[in-house]
Amino acid sequence: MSDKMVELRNIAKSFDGMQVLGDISLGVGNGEFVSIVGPSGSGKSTVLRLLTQSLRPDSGSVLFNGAPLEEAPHSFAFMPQRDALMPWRRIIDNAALGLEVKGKSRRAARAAVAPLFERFGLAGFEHHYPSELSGGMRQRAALLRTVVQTQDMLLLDEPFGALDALTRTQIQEWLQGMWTEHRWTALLITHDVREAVFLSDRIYVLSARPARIIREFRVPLPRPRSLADLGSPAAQAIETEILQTLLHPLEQDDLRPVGLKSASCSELKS
Ligand SMILES: Nc1ncnc2c1ncn2[C@@H]1O[C@H](COP(=O)(O)OP(=O)(O)OP(=O)(O)O)[C@@H](O)[C@H]1O
Repeated sequence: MSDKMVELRNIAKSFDGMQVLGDISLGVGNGEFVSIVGPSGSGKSTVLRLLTQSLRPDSGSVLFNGAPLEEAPHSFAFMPQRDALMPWRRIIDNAALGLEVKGKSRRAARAAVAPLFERFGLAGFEHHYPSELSGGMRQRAALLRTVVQTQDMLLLDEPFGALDALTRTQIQEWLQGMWTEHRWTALLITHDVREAVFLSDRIYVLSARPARIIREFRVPLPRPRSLADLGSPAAQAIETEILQTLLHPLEQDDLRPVGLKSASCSELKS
């Protein structure tokens, strides 16, 4: 029996004869924040789409609490790269959308999301339209819509990629605080190694196509974290090591899940 909430075992996936995922095995434990970093086009979003079952693997298995995903009751809340708010719906109705889709009346859905606006930094903007909000506020609204849906796990596909650097840093700090409060099980896809280090318990590094896991890192920073922690020797060491892994994947001769060679980063127990 797996101790992971979700697990991908020896997944391969091709599109039109092009192998995208070579042999992917990874897992996310209950209450764990895990990130996947990798080169553009390596198949990171494909991994998420295997979890949402919009794609099926060619081989290998996707498990939820140890059972085949298609047979196991589960619910994922998915947040895409773009905020995907509906421009004609007020923010409160955008935030409530997931609950409405699940069958709640608009009134009940509004009542469920309204108390959260303050914590998401959106108080006073309930009745505004998306075009009246900044990019960071729209992303927070999209995140609010994602997390209010009762779900086992958050799937975040580069949610902050389109934000400017300052807004992005603010929302990362905010999300880190929210995650520390709620301990959602989360899988984040990102290109941003610092973001992955700041937010994650563990990080998988994917190779270029056909993708495999080149390295797996455990982030040794205590929680709650602040941005200042990113300047610590442990954070700097792991960030450098992940970048080295991405830039020089062929030098990674040890393909087992490993900790870092440097003393500042903890060994992974497989
Ligand atoms: N439905 C599909 N049909 C054909 N090719 C696809 C399909 N979905 C993805 N691909 C291809 O698979 C490869 C991996 O795509 P994917 O979006 O998973 O990569 P990614 O690592 O998330 O990329 P990025 O970092 O640029 O967002 C790409 O070359 C893409 O064109």
